[in-house]
Amino acid sequence: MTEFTRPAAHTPPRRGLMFVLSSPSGAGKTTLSRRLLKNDPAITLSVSATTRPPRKGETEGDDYYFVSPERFAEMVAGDELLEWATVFGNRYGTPRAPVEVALHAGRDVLFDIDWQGTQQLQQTDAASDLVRVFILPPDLKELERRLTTRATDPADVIASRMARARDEISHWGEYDYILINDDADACLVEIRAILHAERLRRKRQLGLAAFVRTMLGD
Ligand SMILES: Nc1ncnc2c1ncn2[C@@H]1O[C@H](COP(=O)(O)OP(=O)(O)OP(=O)(O)O)[C@@H](O)[C@H]1O
Ligand SMILES: Nc1nc2c(ncn2[C@@H]2O[C@H](COP(=O)(O)O)[C@@H](O)[C@H]2O)c(=O)[nH]1
Repeated sequence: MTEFTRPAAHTPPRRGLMFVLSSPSGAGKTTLSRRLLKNDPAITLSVSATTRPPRKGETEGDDYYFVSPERFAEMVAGDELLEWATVFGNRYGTPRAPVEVALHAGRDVLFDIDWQGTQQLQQTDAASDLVRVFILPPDLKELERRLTTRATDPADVIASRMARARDEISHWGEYDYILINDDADACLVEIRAILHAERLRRKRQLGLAAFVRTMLGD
């Protein structure tokens, strides 16, 4: 149970929201996402499809659906993706069906996607359910240190991700919330606070009118 959980009897049904975390590569969104998901059963990760090969330790269906370029093209042609983009030379996309199922069930969905995908979600009918969070590193030197100590990518891949960092960061103004991930614990507290407040928005609390009517005996 998180500090924000309340008894189900006092929780009217609500619309699920689409909670996006974006950042330059290495700022920490995967780390923060995993920690958020661990303690919050009301939010589900949108597992992306990608043509990038798996890193050591990554597993099919948990981290990504690893697909061939041909299969990815098929998913695009079949309208199976809610959004997609080419990032660092590979293709990434959000499978549409699991997101729609979760949102209809009133569950929140967490997206670890870049600014291109976030812009595309902003163009969908569900844009009013979008909450966009951008995570900044404390500085570029620390960003490079994190990519290096993560030790999942060769030096040329790290160099190309660092070369793109400025461009990625230039999109910070397109987001609703900006966090600096200096201390991961503190950043996670901030993410949980945003999620909690967004869940309480009147427009998302579908059963509120009925709840108040019952309370007032109307
Ligand atoms: N606040 C922090 N302080 C120090 N190290 C951190 C912090 N947050 C994350 N890290 C470390 O930085 C590295 C990169 O983090 P992570 O893989 O979560 O980044 P990312 O934004 O998801 O990157 P990518 O976009 O490439 O997937 C990891 O080794 C992680 O443990
Ligand atoms: N637009 C999308 N971007 C995505 C998706 N899944 C991941 N990403 C972003 O790609 C980069 C690189 O990820 P990595 O795992 O190779 O380090 C990162 O910024 C992710 O947020 C997606 O479905 N759509």
